[in-house]
Amino acid sequence: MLRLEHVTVKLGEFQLLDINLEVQEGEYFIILGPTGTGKTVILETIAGMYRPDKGTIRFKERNLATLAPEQRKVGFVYQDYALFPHLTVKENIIFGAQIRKLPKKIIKSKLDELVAMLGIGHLLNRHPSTLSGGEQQRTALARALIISPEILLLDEPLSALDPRSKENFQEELKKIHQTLKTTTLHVTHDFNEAMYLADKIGVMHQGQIIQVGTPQEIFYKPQNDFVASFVGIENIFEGQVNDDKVSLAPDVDIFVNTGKQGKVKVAVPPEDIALSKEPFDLCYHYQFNGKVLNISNQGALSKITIDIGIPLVCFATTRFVKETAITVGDNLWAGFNSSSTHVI
Ligand SMILES: Nc1ncnc2c1ncn2[C@@H]1O[C@H](COP(=O)(O)OP(=O)(O)OP(=O)(O)O)[C@@H](O)[C@H]1O
Repeated sequence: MLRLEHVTVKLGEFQLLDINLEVQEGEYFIILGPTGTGKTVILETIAGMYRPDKGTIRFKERNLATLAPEQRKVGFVYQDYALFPHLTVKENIIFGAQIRKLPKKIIKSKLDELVAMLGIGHLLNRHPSTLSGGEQQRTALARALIISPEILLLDEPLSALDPRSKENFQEELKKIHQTLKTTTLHVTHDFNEAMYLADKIGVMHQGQIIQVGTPQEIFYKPQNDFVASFVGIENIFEGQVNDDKVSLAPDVDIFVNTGKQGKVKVAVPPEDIALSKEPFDLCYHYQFNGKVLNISNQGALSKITIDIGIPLVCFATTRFVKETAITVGDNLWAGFNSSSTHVI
């Protein structure tokens, strides 16, 4: 297990504050957070570029702080790939293995394995400046993996790729992880990427980890407003609990049985809300009627806000919006189940 305990790192104005993390061996752990929140600094601290002012970092009960960066068996893929421009793809990939003086035979067999796995055999004699973003990415990943790292650190590995390449590479990352089972820490600001790849997610905000959980726990049980809005839950409404009921607007009562009292916030993911021009039969615990305030076409999906006494954001396929000719000012029914309401 990789275990960070109370890790604090001060860098000028910025500090990583009391980071506590446990990543199981073989786990794919994603650190999710907005830009400038300290995600890269966590990776760089694990890799040994910064020494914690406080706290410990252990892997398999070894204290990493006592080891020089090159002794840590950590593979790092940098956000900008950081390939050496004067070296060929092959030379880039084997660089770290040569520095570590791995036997030539092992370097050769590992190179062959990774080249086949990543489909980069045809690139080996090229220089980085002649490669596409995706090809540079594969080269950087092969360079990180050739030392058979015990921990793989990926800093926003998909952020420079176009949507199609991103999707392909995401699938490849998943397959590679399933094959090699390397303990992986991957940082991103993209929630969908985290949902697809992660066994566990740690959400970061202003130098701190504010929630750790499975993708489902993070999405369905956000512990505060920041996590809820970061994962795209736009419907967060405040109300007072009275007799296990929160009134969010006249005639908009949500039942809660969390034992919480006083003011609470109720989150309802837009993805979980069904829309209809007619009232639903008895298939939803809640259904509310309201006027359409806004429709925003976002490609295959459209975001529709309806006024049910509070502005409720919902998603529908753009095809549904066209086929039913929904326009602003129409009346719509919104339906959802109590399992989709979460009290913060
Ligand atoms: N060596 C350093 N000295 C001083 N401040 C630093 C140093 N390295 C990083 N920082 C600051 O630490 C903060 C966090 O940076 P970091 O790169 O970890 O953010 P991030 O969450 O990875 O964001 P991004 O997604 O934009 O890369 C930033 O404000 C950055 O300016």
